[in-house]
Amino acid sequence: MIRPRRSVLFMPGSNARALEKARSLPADGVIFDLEDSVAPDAKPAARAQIAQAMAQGGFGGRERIIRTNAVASAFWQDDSALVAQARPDAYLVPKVTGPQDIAAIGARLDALGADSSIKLWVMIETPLAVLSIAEIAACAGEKDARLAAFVIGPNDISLDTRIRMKPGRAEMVSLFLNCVIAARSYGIEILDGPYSDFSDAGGFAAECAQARDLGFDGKTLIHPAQIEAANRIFKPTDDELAEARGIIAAFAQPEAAGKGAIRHEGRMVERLHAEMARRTLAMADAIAKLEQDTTRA
Ligand SMILES: CC(C)(COP(=O)(O)OP(=O)(O)OC[C@H]1O[C@@H](n2cnc3c(N)ncnc32)[C@H](O)[C@@H]1OP(=O)(O)O)[C@@H](O)C(=O)NCCC(=O)NCCSC(=O)C[C@H](O)C(=O)O
Ligand SMILES: [Mg+2]
Repeated sequence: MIRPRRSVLFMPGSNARALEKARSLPADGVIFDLEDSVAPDAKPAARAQIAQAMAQGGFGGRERIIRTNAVASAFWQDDSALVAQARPDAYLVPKVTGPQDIAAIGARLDALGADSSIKLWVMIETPLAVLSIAEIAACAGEKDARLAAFVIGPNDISLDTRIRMKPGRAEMVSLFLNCVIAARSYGIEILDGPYSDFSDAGGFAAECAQARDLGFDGKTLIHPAQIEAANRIFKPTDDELAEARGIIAAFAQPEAAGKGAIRHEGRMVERLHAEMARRTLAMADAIAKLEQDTTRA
């Protein structure tokens, strides 16, 4: 089933106002953060606040994700216990380094008796995760039925590798593409990392457009001002929808029967283009359904 993930908003678990406001923001998903946006002393209160917000509900069709601290951190035992108790749609783990972390997370969730419907998302933001991206992705399926998404962490990548974060991100594109290809090889979703300068609407829109071209399913966000642009840029345009309908209609014509490739509006289209067109239409339908959610502002 297609699930729109155009805009997935981080909220500090310690910020009650942000958690409240998220119930009325048109983001496709919301991440309750316990990691970098929450000071060490504030973690227990943030856990309690997230538990309360999850229990109260009111997030409508938005996907609810909890980001804990890293497996190696002193906070992970308590954080992961909260995940099992709060039962979010997905559990996002930062700073994984390889398949052994995926196994440790699975074992911990099993030991906690966590609901099997909780999906596992992992941040790809350490040099070791980038190096072992294919092995991490290969955990999806038989080894780990929960593993469902990668989220890029460009700030930590920059910190650990000293690759500089610059407009256009030329220095990181090859790294991103490796991750996209690994994700697609194993049926995993992949979201781009956040854009910190939330006052720069033009720079943010350019990064969303680049992310869509690179194959990302959506973008993680840090401020409500970024939601509208991400939703618009990751949504199929009217022209893309018209083209998709045209390709599907062309293959439905009697003269296309038994053919793998046909002439359509002066160019060649193949059945793989019809498959892409069907996905485009299915995504547009899924977005329309999500946007009809009455609890969305
Ligand atoms: C960056 C911020 C600290 C800015 O906060 P603030 O100055 O309060 O912003 P505004 O006054 O412009 O806010 C306007 C209203 O919007 C609400 N708000 C702000 N941010 C959020 C949010 N993230 N979710 C929900 N609501 C939000 C304010 O409450 C205002 O509402 P109102 O009262 O009605 O006026 C702040 O935006 C922020 O904390 N953002 C999230 C930071 C975060 O989560 N960071 C961690 C994720 S990024 C990361 O970890 C990097 C990654 O791992 C990597 O390695 O790259
Ligand atoms: Mg990070």
